[in-house]
Amino acid sequence: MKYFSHLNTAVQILQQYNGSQPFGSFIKQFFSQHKKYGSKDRKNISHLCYAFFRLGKALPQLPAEERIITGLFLCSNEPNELLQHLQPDWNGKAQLPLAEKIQLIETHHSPCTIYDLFPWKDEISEGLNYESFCASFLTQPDLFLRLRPGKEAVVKNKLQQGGIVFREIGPFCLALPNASKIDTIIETDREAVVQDFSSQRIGELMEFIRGAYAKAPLRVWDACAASGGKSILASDIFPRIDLTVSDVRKSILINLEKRFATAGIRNYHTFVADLSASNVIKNTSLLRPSFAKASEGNQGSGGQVFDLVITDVPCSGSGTWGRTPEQLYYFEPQQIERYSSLQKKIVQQAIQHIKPGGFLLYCTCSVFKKENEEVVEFIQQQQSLSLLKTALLTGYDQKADTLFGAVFQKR
Ligand SMILES: C[S@@+](CC[C@H](N)C(=O)[O-])C[C@H]1O[C@@H](n2cnc3c(N)ncnc32)[C@H](O)[C@@H]1O
Repeated sequence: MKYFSHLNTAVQILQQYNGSQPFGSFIKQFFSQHKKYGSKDRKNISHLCYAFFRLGKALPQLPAEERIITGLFLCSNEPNELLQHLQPDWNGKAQLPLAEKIQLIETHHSPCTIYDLFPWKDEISEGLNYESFCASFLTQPDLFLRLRPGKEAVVKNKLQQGGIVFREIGPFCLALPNASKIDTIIETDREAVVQDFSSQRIGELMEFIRGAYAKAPLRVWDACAASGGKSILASDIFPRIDLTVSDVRKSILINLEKRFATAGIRNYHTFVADLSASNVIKNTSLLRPSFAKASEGNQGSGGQVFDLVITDVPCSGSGTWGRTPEQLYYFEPQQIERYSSLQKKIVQQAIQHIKPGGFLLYCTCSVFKKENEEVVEFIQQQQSLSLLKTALLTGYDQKADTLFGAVFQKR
């Protein structure tokens, strides 16, 4: 009985939600206003809502209850209590291969393929395995930690002693079950950073730049820094880095400053700028007051002061929708073009401030070629930049996100 009441509550929540905020915050608010739900109830209701979103664009015609149960079946790799009560004849079949489960759904409902979840095959970047990517929406990604230099052993010890299970993905990367509570066990940002596996792999492109530059880049500008994930990574890779960070949102930079303090990063400068507006950086002192003096004698340099500019641009986030499947559910493909055009404006501004011989690291967490290859082509057309490397960092084999990165050098 209580399982059907969970199902009804999930439907009620889904009816109230319109996609305008992260579903995680919305459902948290719902439960704080409805105190009667215990922790098991909250877990089940939340799981049912996410099962609904994980079906993405598939089976839109189904009533919410049926869509939830269908999603629950596809997301379940083994029999479980919820499925047992809501659709007992499917529970014993939870372990069947995905293709067989989909056939079962077809006989029950209407034609359906795994590709219906994410129906934009023609829009995806070269090298993405479309089938694996579609199937990955049915699994919640893991939580990944990037171990900071010198802290590898201490973090692993603390996790072991705290009874937290983890997989070692590499010398600096651990994967943990998504719900792991690590805040009281390790010092996040000081000892380890919560950062997706593929996002950590952007570090490989930074290592490549370090190799290509003979000496490590010193002056680095993280032009879409958010709360500083890529900046902390760069600080761990480039010794003696002189960091400038900016974002269009002041509030996120306050967050960054707190993280930098914990991470032990002190030598940096922040500013707020909308890089989609033209000529927003009118003088070099905005980029870093100490640079203005240094570039005065450098006639015609036009603020070309950085060895490396990182543009981790705003994007559809399609490579991370396994974590936020509500975004897949509500996504309208017209948004891709809007992101692509914003990305071009941002890089166009940013590249003006790279020194000759310096680098641009362009990244997205998108799988759409309009945000990846098309922007790379646009950057190449900017005359002064040569493409050195691109990488599609797929995460579906590791329960991780998918990111794209490209490295350019200014002539
Ligand atoms: C993908 S996030 C960056 C993530 C970050 N680099 C990290 O590793 O955690 C993109 C950031 O770009 C910022 N942004 C969006 N539009 C912008 C604009 N017009 N100018 C500058 N930054 C912008 C957003 O506020 C967001 O924080």
